[in-house]
Amino acid sequence: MTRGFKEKLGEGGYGSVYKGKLQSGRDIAVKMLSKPKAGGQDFMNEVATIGRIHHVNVVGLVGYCVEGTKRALVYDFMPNGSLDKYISTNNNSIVTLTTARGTIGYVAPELISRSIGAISYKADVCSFGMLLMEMLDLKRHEVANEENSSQYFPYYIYDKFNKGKEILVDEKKMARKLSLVALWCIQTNPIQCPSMSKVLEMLEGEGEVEVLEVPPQPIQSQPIVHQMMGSSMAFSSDSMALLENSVDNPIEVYICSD
Ligand SMILES: Nc1ncnc2c1ncn2[C@@H]1O[C@H](COP(=O)(O)OP(=O)(O)OP(=O)(O)O)[C@@H](O)[C@H]1O
Repeated sequence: MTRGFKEKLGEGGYGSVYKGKLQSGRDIAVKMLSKPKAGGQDFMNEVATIGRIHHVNVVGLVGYCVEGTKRALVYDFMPNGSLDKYISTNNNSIVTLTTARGTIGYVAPELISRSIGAISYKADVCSFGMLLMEMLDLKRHEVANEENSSQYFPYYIYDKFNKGKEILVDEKKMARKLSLVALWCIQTNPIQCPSMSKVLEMLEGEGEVEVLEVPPQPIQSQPIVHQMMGSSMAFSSDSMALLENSVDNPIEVYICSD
């Protein structure tokens, strides 16, 4: 499928991604999980969740693969690659946590420390806020070196915002609005973080930037790895299984061998 993992597309918090092709000729991206957990429960939960999402803006999960200890997710191949290629010069802040995975700074704080709050849809609002920051080209200064990359990005941004540096000196109305909205999205406390519809309202609103409330300073906390919430789906064996999607597309299962 990947011709011996010949073409590496990139690497994220989950592991490496390789280009592949199905027998039908369809191009795919195979994400090999770097540290799959024994039982495979988390993996199957992820497959069940991602497989249910069908949206024009979300890359489709074509199938998954389980063989021995190997776990892989098979996605549609996106020929234009990752958005970060266009909006950032850096991708060195990848971190794999014991349970939650992702790129630090992009994953919501509650995914890192459960003491902050329950994991909810607000975690995606946080990631959206980080994307807005990237679009404002603010992140590249922050992740310039290994030491900085471990610092929680929102604190840095808020500091700059508060001191009126960089963000506020930008005279462009839209840039200022994006900055404010982004700072609301990345609020450490998920309760203070707006819903996505509120985010849209703020972005699309005709009003002046000044009418938007300035977000409170995020609460500083040390990233602590906690256990993820209980799994809702049991995975009993390593054997192949066809997982029926709740919509009409079945998720297919592939053999991990290349
Ligand atoms: N479906 C795809 N089609 C083409 N390239 C892909 C695809 N999925 C991933 N890639 C490439 O692999 C890289 C790593 O992707 P991956 O989804 O593992 O991590 P990420 O989204 O960058 O970070 P995170 O681990 O936080 O989700 C991407 O930056 C991209 O270059």
